Amino acid sequence: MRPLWRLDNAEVTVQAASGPRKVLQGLNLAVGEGEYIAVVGRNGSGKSTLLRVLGGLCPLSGGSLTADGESGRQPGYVFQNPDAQIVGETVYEEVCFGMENRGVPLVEMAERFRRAMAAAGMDVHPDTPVERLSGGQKQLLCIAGAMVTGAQSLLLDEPASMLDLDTRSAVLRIARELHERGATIVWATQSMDELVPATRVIALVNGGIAYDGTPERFFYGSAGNGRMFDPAETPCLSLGFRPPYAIQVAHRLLQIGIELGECPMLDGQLRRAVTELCR
Ligand SMILES: Nc1ncnc2c1ncn2[C@@H]1O[C@H](COP(=O)(O)OP(=O)(O)OP(=O)(O)O)[C@@H](O)[C@H]1O
Repeated sequence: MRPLWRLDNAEVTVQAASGPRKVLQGLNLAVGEGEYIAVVGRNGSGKSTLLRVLGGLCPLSGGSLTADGESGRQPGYVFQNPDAQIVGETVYEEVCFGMENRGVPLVEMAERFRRAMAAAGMDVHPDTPVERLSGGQKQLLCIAGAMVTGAQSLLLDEPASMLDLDTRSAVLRIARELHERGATIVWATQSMDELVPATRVIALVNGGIAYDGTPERFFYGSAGNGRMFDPAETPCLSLGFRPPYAIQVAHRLLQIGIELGECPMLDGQLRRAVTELCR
């Protein structure tokens, strides 16, 4: 897998009140083309800083970043706070801004705008002033704007934090579809549910990588290796995160010695596993 971004011993230092402080440190990371990475961590763990580094928006104070090709150097970006990135006055201007920069023809732009708004489930007139939208709608607008550019890599910084559950599911579905079509996704989040569709989870603690592996291993550790299962030994719990409810239930079943055929990640998978047990 060709790495789009490669960090070697990267660090970022900022000025805190008490003096210089490292907010990213000793980071060694290669992001391969076509990966779907969920970056998780508590407030202030360095998620936004990492995405800004990958997006070329934050210089390193140590180590190096290599960004490969157009996908590495010109990713689509969704900021954590939509107001920090909105430049258009109307919905149409905002969504089309990135396409204009990439020279997309006008007719195609209109068609891509229509499709992006439909995919994001946004039923607003193109001339609507952006300032009239709700926080969640602005977030969706930024997601739509990043996705329509045709960028083959997307850096999404807590893109669903203001969205209701249904809308969040719709955005996760869009990200999964883009990934299936070959896009590289880096999605920062604090929500455990949002790790499930990723192919790789990176957990940051105090600006360093505390876990790098599959979502399954993050939530289940080495379950099924013949030893008594202890949820506290999974990377998720040992790093202080609380897994989604379906996984908590599965943990309890494994803990009392009930073998599940698979490691359920979603409600439906848990339902299937329990139904199988009851047969
Ligand atoms: N330019 C800056 N000046 C001073 N401190 C900064 C700067 N940029 C980041 N920081 C600090 O770096 C730390 C990491 O911030 P960052 O925004 O990357 O964390 P995060 O994991 O995205 O947090 P959150 O989930 O709260 O958004 C924080 O303590 C933040 O205050």
